Amino acid sequence: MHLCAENLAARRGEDLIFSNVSLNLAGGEALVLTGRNGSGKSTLLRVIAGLLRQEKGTVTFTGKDGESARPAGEASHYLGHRNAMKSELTVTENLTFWKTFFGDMAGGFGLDVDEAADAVGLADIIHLPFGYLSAGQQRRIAFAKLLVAYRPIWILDEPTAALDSSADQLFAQLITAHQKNGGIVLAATHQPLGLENVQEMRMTGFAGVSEGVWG
Ligand SMILES: Nc1ncnc2c1ncn2[C@@H]1O[C@H](COP(=O)(O)OP(=O)(O)OP(=O)(O)O)[C@@H](O)[C@H]1O
Repeated sequence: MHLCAENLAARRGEDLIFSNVSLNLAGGEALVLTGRNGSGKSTLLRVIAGLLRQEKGTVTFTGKDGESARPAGEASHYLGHRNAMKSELTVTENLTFWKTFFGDMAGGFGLDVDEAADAVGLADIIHLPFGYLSAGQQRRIAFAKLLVAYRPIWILDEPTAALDSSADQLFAQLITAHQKNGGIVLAATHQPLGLENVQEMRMTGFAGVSEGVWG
């Protein structure tokens, strides 16, 4: 399996945020984007997830060899800054909604809602409305969303914001397990995630030229 981005450029408003970004990740590999605030990490992740249209370039995912390439967003889970859960619904109701909405892609199976909540250490509070949970607990449940439906690519924007150190470790373990199962991970972060088999791409923001803007 391959995630391939070629010569990507993206604009926000009037500004070109980056150009000529290419990357190639095979199953089991991870790429961490680093760089100062506003350097374009979230923009790149949103383009790869298919949530923002690129100015130039292509992003494709190929499953098995010989399979035709498809938009990478179709094969991705995206965990953004927001948790994408309804405060009034219980944790079970939220995760059940996402499990049904996403369904599993060919190649894997999501966990049951109870199992996913257990995997993030919160099996005992799934009856509570999501809005009652602490910020860190809410983030853990947002992460459980990745586990209830199978997608080979995980795109994570600051996944460990609002988390304590035990949750940091837990997330690192879940991400590593995803890689060991052949999954691909792309993450933007300001702090080390403690991942294995990781490449780093340092974003420097657009420097007013079309080439050589990556440090
Ligand atoms: N909707 C928008 N319209 C115009 N400009 C935007 C928009 N969203 C983001 N930007 C600008 O695009 C640039 C890149 O933002 P982006 O969120 O990708 O950076 P980032 O590296 O993820 O930052 P951070 O580390 O703060 O999360 C910033 O200068 C930001 O102000």
